Amino acid sequence: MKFPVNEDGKSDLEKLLAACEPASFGYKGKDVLDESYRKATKLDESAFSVSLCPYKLGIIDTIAQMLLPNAGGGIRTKGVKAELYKLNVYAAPSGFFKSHVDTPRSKTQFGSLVVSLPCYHEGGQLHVRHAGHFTKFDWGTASQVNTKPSVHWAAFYSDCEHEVREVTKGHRVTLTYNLYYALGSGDLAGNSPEMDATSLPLYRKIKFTLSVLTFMPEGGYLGVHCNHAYAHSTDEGVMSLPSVLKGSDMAVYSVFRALGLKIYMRAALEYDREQFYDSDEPDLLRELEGGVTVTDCGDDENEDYLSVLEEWNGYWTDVHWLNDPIDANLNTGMVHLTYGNQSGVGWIYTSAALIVEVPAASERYEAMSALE
Ligand SMILES: O=C(O)CCC(=O)C(=O)O
Ligand SMILES: [Fe+2]
Repeated sequence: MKFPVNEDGKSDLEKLLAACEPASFGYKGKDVLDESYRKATKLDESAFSVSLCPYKLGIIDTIAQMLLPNAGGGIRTKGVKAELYKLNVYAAPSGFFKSHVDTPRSKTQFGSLVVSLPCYHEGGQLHVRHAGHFTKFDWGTASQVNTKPSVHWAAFYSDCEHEVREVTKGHRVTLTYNLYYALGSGDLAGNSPEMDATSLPLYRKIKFTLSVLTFMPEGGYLGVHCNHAYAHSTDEGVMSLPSVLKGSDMAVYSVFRALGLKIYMRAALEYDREQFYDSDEPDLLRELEGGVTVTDCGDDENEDYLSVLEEWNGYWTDVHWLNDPIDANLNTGMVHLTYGNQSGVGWIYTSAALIVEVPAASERYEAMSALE
């Protein structure tokens, strides 16, 4: 059958209603039918199929961001899996479901999603309560007078009490989904069997190199400039790293992680080192943070270029770079003045880099031998 169903559309619903059975609810570990507690009918998920997909509609992405706000943050990003559970019909004159919490179907279930299909009804408001807060979702046709028939939804945590008020007209048809934590894409690094870093050729090479005692005997930092572009100097861009590392960058990140090494994402300031220092001078790094540094500090042949660079507030570190930065991936890191016979404005760019802490050879030898 097709939705939307309007006020005169009861005959469209007949087949669906005929296929439905009374809906039970869980009480003390048993499924109970009791019309004084719940008056509704149901189809089990195995008894129907539906073309609506909450993933395609962006509902699951929204839930991931709203209900699991760590998603998109650090490396422990969680994703959300929604599993279709039932189709329910709450019919007039008095379909309802008294206040309850949903029974978790597994340890990873954190909530429920209700999707209301566009079908003429009035009443049947969903009330959700938690810790003194109360939210009402009214998807009845009368409350949507100026809008086209549309799908409505609500998602809530498992510990929220909720109830469906009496349906006074028509049929309230809903799909319910159980919501589970799932590994999100940010968990790719080191957690996904599809991305087993130890099977990458780079893993063996780096592992071998690190087990050589004459390689960086005192330890130090290895640096890899990212191969892909990231908005590493905007707030949003910084929030999403390292979760959104792409292709080879994620591979490199995962390899060093699989080797048990500490990895930092840093912005490296690009400046013409040879002009002022010999090339063994340390690099200027900064934690990723949003924004471009703007300074009215300037440089000319008499002024120390250092004073301009230091406006960026980074720190100096010796880094052994494994590659060169890629021009196309640079972000503007600092805008400063230039003095001379004509004043002007100069830009200094930054590149997003993976900085890997390499322990001294004597410390890492055992760790490397213990790895596969
Ligand atoms: O239909 C609704 O809005 C909520 C249904 C419900 O609470 C349930 O099926 O457990
Ligand atoms: Fe429920």
